[in-house]
Amino acid sequence: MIVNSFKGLCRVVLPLYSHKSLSTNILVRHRAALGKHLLGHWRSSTSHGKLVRNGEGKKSVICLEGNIASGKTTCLEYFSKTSDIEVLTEPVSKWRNVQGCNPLGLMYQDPTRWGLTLQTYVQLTMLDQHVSPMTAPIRMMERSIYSAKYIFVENLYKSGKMPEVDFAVLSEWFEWIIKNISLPVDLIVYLQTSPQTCHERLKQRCREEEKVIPLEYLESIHNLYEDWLIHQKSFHVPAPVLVIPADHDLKKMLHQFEENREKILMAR
Ligand SMILES: Nc1ncnc2c1ncn2[C@@H]1O[C@H](COP(=O)(O)OP(=O)(O)O)[C@@H](O)[C@H]1O
Ligand SMILES: O=c1ccn([C@H]2C[C@H](O)[C@@H](COP(=O)(O)O)O2)c(=O)[nH]1
Repeated sequence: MIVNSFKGLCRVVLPLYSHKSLSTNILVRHRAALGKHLLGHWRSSTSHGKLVRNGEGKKSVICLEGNIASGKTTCLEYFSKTSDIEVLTEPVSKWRNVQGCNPLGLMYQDPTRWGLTLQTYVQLTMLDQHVSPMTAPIRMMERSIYSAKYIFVENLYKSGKMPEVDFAVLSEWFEWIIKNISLPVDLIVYLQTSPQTCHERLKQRCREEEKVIPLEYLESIHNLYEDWLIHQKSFHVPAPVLVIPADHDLKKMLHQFEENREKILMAR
């Protein structure tokens, strides 16, 4: 089921100099250089005066969304066997180890103190993935900078675990990014699960930091996802949404992935 046909528009960035991000170049605006410079992997789009990645128009970006332990990695593993697709898994290993520190673990231990720290790093690493040069015609990436903000930051804030000032700082950063940097998404694939299924799978996966996650946490994340992608009443949805029911056993899920292959890969 495709529940949204809105196509995300690229955003403007007018570059002067390139700033080295974790693995690629992003471009930062400067008045004196409006529209004059074309740097790195980027070019200025003629239609809206926007800067987009070279070849961006011919390629397609699919973001795979879903609750914690809904089966996203398993789905990506399945599609990674297809030629012409590059798969970007969430950089969880970075979130568990940045220069010897574990912001993911710290956040679960004390969300009020460490939520901003984790989500700042999530935002940076997700941005890095969005802007990294594509190595294949189709990119499938796990989650997005959008769900980091609309689901996880929102959840911390709404549950009273993120101070107002932390939320304001993160929000301004996020707004600046989406206003100034082109982050095209062609399709969102939403693995729709019940929180109970995720709780079972989470226990089975047994990631150390996540042992403290109660069912209620997964219920909150689920509700935010449903409001965003199904009811579309909370935040901007940057691309059409393909919903795949994902409570089924592995065999049935693989069958469903195959059934949806065309819809997913024709997302351009
Ligand atoms: N359809 C399924 N049925 C049962 N277990 C599953 C299914 N899909 C994934 N799993 C298992 O559930 C856990 C979480 O899956 P994973 O793909 O890592 O989820 P995510 O990447 O969304 O967090 C893993 O242990 C995985 O092997
Ligand atoms: O913005 C974010 C994104 C993810 N997380 C947490 C949620 C999970 O504990 C891990 C990601 O694991 P998945 O199994 O891929 O859901 O990271 C977060 O806190 N904030």
